[in-house]
Amino acid sequence: MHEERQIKPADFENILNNLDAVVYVADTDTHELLFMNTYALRHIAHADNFSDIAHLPCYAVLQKNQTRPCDFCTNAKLPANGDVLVWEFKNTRSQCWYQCRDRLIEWHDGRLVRLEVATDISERKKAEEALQRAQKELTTLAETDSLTGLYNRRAFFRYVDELIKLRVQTAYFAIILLDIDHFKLINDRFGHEAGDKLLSAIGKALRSLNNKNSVVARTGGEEFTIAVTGASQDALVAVAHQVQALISDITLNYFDATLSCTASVGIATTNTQSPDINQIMRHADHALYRAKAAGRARTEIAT
Ligand SMILES: Nc1nc2c(ncn2[C@@H]2O[C@H](COP(=O)(O)OP(=O)(O)OP(=O)(O)O)[C@@H](O)[C@H]2O)c(=O)[nH]1
Repeated sequence: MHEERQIKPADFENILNNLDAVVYVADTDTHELLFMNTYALRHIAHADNFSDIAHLPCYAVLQKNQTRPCDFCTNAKLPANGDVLVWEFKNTRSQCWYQCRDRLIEWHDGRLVRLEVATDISERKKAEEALQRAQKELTTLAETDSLTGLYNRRAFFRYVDELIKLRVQTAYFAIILLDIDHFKLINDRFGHEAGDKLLSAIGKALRSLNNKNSVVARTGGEEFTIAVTGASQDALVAVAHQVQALISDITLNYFDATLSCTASVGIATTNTQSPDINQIMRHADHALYRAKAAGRARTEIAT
């Protein structure tokens, strides 16, 4: 080969310095930096020349306030046969996401080093995160009743399963069914919009019951269902009474009128390990029916 056509180490360095990617080499034992290309120096190390940072440990130069090897250091995971380890990571100094390709190589002086080539994937990550956010928003929309802000019927059955699975083994479980009394009269007297405003206020009041031990949903026009777990049957019956009081405490000004309502409540409880949700719903429904038949504005407990 003619001398002018031979590729010298400096040519490689030149090529690496012109890449739009992070390239660096660090000793796997001491973490000492042995090479860093211009892109990495500018974008992460904020140094003009490699000589400014040469021999410093990679973690001190590449990461923010890092005084010891990083928890996510790949040295111990690098395949001994020189295969590439591909991973993704958000750099703590540049705040950019990188796809890193790390491999173990033998340096010219015989020591083992990590060669990392990393490309900025922040745009892709941003798009992925936006997509995840949009999907979450869509799920929320699909699971939420827009008038009351409560879960809809479909979401109720989805989350009630989780509530049953996650409850403490000895806990009681209850279904509380709540139906607004004579709601048709409110619509007839004040109009559908007034009825909507009252339903919305009921939703707001019931949202206050939402916690890790309960699932609250609008499961029908003027029917609401609360699934709840608790330490005892008495505690759950107390929740049913609380629910009824929450509804009768609502007063809403609508033009010259003051809107209010009462609710009939049916509750069914169990302490079996794998309750049959449909059966408990049926029992609660029967109890609700009895509450309506007995004059409304009351709570009945399934026997
Ligand atoms: N404004 C409004 N009304 C609704 C909505 N969904 C259901 N309704 C009304 O709720 C009323 C339910 O009437 P009924 O099933 O006869 O029950 P009720 O009048 O509450 O009487 P009882 O349940 O027997 O105490 C109907 O007039 C429905 O139109 C809604 O989203 N908005």
